[in-house]
Amino acid sequence: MTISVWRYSHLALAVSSFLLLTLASVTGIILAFQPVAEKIKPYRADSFNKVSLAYTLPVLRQTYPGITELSVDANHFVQVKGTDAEGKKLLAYVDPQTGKIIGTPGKQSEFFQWVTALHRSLFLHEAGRFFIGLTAFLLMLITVSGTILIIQRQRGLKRFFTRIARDNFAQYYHVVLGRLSLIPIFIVALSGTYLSLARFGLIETPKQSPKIDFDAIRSKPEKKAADFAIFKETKLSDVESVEFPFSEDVEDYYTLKLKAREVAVNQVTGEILAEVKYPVSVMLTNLSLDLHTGRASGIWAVVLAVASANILFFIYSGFAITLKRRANRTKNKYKAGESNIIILVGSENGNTFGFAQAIHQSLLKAGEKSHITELNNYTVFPEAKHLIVATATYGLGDPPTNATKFAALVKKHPQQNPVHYSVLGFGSHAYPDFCKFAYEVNSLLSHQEWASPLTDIHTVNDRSPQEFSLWAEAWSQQAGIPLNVLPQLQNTQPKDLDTFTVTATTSATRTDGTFTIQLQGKRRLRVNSGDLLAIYPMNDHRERLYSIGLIAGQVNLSVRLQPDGLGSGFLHRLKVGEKISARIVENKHFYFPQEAKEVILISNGTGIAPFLGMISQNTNKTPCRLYCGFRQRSSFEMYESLLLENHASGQLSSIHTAFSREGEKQYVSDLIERDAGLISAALEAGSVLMICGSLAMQKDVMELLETICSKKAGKSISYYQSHNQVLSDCY
Ligand SMILES: Cc1cc2nc3c(=O)[nH]c(=O)nc-3n(C[C@H](O)[C@H](O)[C@H](O)COP(=O)(O)O)c2cc1C
Repeated sequence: MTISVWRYSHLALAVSSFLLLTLASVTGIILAFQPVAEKIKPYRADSFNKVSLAYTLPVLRQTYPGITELSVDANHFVQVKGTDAEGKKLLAYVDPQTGKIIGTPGKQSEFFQWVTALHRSLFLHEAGRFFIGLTAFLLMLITVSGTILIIQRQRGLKRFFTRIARDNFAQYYHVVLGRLSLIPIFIVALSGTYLSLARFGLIETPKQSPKIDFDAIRSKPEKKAADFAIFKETKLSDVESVEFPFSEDVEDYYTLKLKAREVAVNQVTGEILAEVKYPVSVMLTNLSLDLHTGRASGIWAVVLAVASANILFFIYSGFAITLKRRANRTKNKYKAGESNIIILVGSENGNTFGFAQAIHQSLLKAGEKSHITELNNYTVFPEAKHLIVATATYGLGDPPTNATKFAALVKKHPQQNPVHYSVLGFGSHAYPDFCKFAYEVNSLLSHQEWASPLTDIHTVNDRSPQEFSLWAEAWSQQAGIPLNVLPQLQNTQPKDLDTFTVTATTSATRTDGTFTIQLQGKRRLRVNSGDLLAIYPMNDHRERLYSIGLIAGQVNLSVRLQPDGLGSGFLHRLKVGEKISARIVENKHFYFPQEAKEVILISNGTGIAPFLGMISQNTNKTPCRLYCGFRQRSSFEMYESLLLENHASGQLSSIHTAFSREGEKQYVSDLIERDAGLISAALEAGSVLMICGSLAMQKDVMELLETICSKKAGKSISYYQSHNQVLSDCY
């Protein structure tokens, strides 16, 4: 909720000021070149911080008896005014140590004058100045709200400068450059605001002249200017200007305008006749001018130019982000109340909407009454048969802004009819709480009486189209509704296929019709146990996926022959030596963990396939327990010798079997219940639990684990899921 308040404020401020901000930034970039151009002129005084007035003033007065004023500007150029020895007008830059003329001040560039006027007042005098001042103030607020958004995004001030996950170009650089130019932009905004307030008299900047008591002026003791204490202690770097006495009359005096005060000095005795200290507001005005214009430092002027250019980029990227967020919000053809399929979307930046739209459009094309809306619009859907939740995760595993009310709404509005649900989580492994919110949604729905899962929860890392299509395939198969979400992936002839040769196969002689098949890739392939083999039985877009167990470099599949099964029938007909075209689909989320205290493998039926490979590859001998369920003992026997071999070599710590149609008639969940204490303690200690097999088995096991974990460890199973301790690949 808070993220949205700041986000909307940030956006509202940006929208209300972007035109003037663009103008101020463009002119700001141009004006930043002015001090740089000035500073490269060769009039700069050396030893500026060392030379005192006691040295310079006598030299200048001797060289130019008609001198009336000396001034020092931000570029460290020393300028003299008055008349020269021949009585002609004197206006020149001089070397303060020798008095030698080193240049003549030129006229200010008309171009810079024009740009300055535009930058300050839009050529609209006071009204323009007001709008520019307001823009500076809004920029200050934008900077503050932006900082808070970055702190929230980075989950705290301490992590402010830690790595940023790259989302998309505009978003990534909006944050990266925002962090870098935050301080200069804030300074520009603050100093601009201050100067405007001072200009409009809302901050008083009175500059009074020293009041001199002429009756008290003394003409003794006479001293040389070089011996005046005030001249000795005043360096050129402190001076803004010095007005010379008009005549030699003792009542005429030096006026020193310094950085912090104005001093009147007796020209005969060197006494201080009077002085006025400037109020803090005047000093702040000077400081603001230095900071806002970059006149005091060429490097700072360049920083200001870069910061102004960044503002332009922020305007562009900010709008790009907003437009992306708003994209894909289409009107529905069918109302929520009349639709059979409801797609609920949780999205912060619009990407998830893009995927959800693909589902929606495909369903509409297939003649389904589909309705798409945000998770926060959840209500009773009287005609719904399917609920598809596609949601991203944000913050500390939090819901996106448009999904924050979902949990409360689900409790408030139970559906009146049974509804199948399927959750598709979008997230990124760059964040520690991968797809946590999607897991929470899945867990929440699994507890609703009216809800039954149609598919296992699927996650999509970094918007992987392949992972997305895996979900689409699973959903489509279960629902019996065609779903062509990615025509480029699914409708075209499969590309980049590899050739595999059948090296062994067992016939489906088991009563449950299970068989195994071994394939050897023609070339060395990047494949791991847990990856999927995609086959195309009809050589068209119809793809079937099987979990791979990699044993001795060979792809091993366990398949149950289904009546009229497209994929299983195709594989079953293959003979040793035959070749097929297929491709490996990476399934990284279901790899045997590199580091884990212990790994607990739970499977039923052919779900054992990837585990056979993982155990065979467990040469590090990570403690590993296998719980596997089959209908009959005979189904287990085809894996038994391999498992016993691995057990003997220490790659498998223990084997626990359950047979549902023989002996004690147990399910794998009965074994989990039996070892509840052990499993809960293992999860608490950081072990990883992997589940592969049927969705029904997964549902039972997950429900059981939920009860076990909340009873024994006081935690929901979604806690372990979001910490990658519960991995599942069910179908
Ligand atoms: C600030 C921020 C925080 C994120 N936090 C998480 C997170 O905790 N867990 C996760 O899996 N993904 C996280 N993500 C990744 C997004 O969920 C992912 O990029 C998603 O595809 C964005 O979808 P959307 O554009 O629809 O919002 C985060 C992304 C951002 C920008």
